[in-house]
This record gives sequence, C-alpha cells and structure tokens, in this order.
Amino acid sequence: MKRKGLLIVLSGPSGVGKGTVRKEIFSQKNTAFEYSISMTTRSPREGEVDGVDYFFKSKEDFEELIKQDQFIEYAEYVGNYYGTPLQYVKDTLEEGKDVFLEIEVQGARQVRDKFPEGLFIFLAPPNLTELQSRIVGRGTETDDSVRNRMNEARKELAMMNLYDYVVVNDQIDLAVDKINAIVKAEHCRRTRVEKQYIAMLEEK
Ligand SMILES: Nc1ncnc2c1ncn2[C@@H]1O[C@H](COP(=O)(O)OP(=O)(O)OP(=O)(O)O)[C@@H](O)[C@H]1O
Ligand SMILES: Nc1nc2c(ncn2[C@@H]2O[C@H](COP(=O)(O)O)[C@@H](O)[C@H]2O)c(=O)[nH]1
Repeated sequence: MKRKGLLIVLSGPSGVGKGTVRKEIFSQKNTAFEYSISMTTRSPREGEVDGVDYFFKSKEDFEELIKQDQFIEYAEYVGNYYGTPLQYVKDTLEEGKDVFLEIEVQGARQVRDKFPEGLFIFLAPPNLTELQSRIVGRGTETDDSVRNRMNEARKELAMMNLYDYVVVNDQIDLAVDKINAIVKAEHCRRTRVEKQYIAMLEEK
C-alpha cells in the first residue's frame, strides 16, 4: 500500500513570521513539501497574486463553498474568511506527498480534529512587544487591525500547549532549520513505529 504524505501545520499569531518562514522553507532547493494555497475573502495586498498567495473570493462565493463542504477548515479572522481547500489536500496526501498549511489557530484546531495524525507546529514570537513591532513594521495593517490582531494573539498564545512542537521565531534561519529538523525527525519516528509493528506481526 502506498504511504500517505504527512500533513504539516504551521500556525501562530499574525505577524510572528509564518509567511516569511514558509517562503524561506519553500525557497530551499531540497524542499519536498507541497504548499496548500488558502482561500480568503480579504482584499489582496500590494504585490499579492491570485492563485499564488491566496485564492481571493467574494464573501458569497466563500459561503457557497462552505455549504458544499469544500474546506478542511475555515475561520473568520478579524473580519474575513480564510479556509483550506479539502480536495487538494486529500489528493496530495494520497499521492504520498507532504502538504504544508500555514493557518491561524482556530483553523489548526479544526484540522487537528480531522487529521489527528498531522504534525502541528506553533510559531511563537520572542515576546509581545516584538510581535507588535513586526505587525506594524510590515506596514499592511491599520491601527485598528493591529489592535485586533494583538488581541487575537494574546488568546492564540494561550493555546500553544495544544501543539506537538513550539518554535520561537527569533531568527528566521534558525526557525527554518528547527522546522526542517522536526519534520525529518517525525518521518524517522513514524517509519520506526511502522517497522516495529510489521516486525511484531511477523513474529506472531
Ligand atoms: N525572525 C524575524 N525577525 C525579525 N522580523 C521578522 C522575523 N520573521 C518575520 N519578520 C518580519 O515580521 C513581519 C511579519 O511577518 P509575516 O508576514 O511573515 O508574518 P505572518 O505570521 O505570516 O503574518 P500573518 O499571519 O498576518 O500573515 C514581516 O515584516 C517580516 O519581515
Ligand atoms: N484558518 C485559516 N487561517 C488562514 C488560512 N490562510 C491564512 N490564514 C491565516 O489568517 C491570518 C491572517 O492572514 P493575512 O494574510 O490576512 O495576514 C494569518 O494568521 C494566516 O496564517 C486558512 O486557510 N485557514
């Protein structure tokens, strides 16, 4: 039987650096993960491309897709919908490829319920002051949006103990190395467990 791919979920508060870290991972030559592009009702930021950064949808279209059960998870986050397309993720895992999701915390909880065998990594900021200066420094949010995102962040940080691993994003390259090492170690661990199980069956 063909082995399924590993579902890797990177989550954490807005502005912690999930997108930056993910882009760095995907820029590496030897990366074997497939990135699942999310759908959102938020407007594109300058430079964002439909079908690359997100699939940008109207609220009506997104709600229709919810009705049709087309998401593994979706969440309303500071006034917009965000969701992960189900079919792409299922098909890609079935092909034996690892799928990488970069999503906020409510969504990650829903994925945990549906894919408990996934690998859940929480990206944490060194502290809240640094988190705020990263959101502000990115220059994409209004004062209101910064406040909302910081309020969400306080609640999200309280949920990090639900994850398999916590990686502090102090330095981008170190965070990337840690995530790559975690995935490698998880693959080895899962292979070892399978082998032990097969050996046990053969002994019987
Ligand atoms: N380790 C780091 N040190 C300093 N700045 C960083 C670090 N990681 C990311 N940043 C900066 O922080 C800002 C926010 O990063 P990014 O957009 O990747 O966050 P995010 O978690 O993907 O946010 P969102 O969830 O809102 O999409 C960016 O300006 C990025 O350059
Ligand atoms: N639950 C989901 N959250 C998602 C998804 N795609 C992105 N996100 C997260 O939303 C916030 C805001 O993103 P932004 O691009 O407006 O800054 C951030 O934490 C993203 O990681 C998704 O499919 N589902």
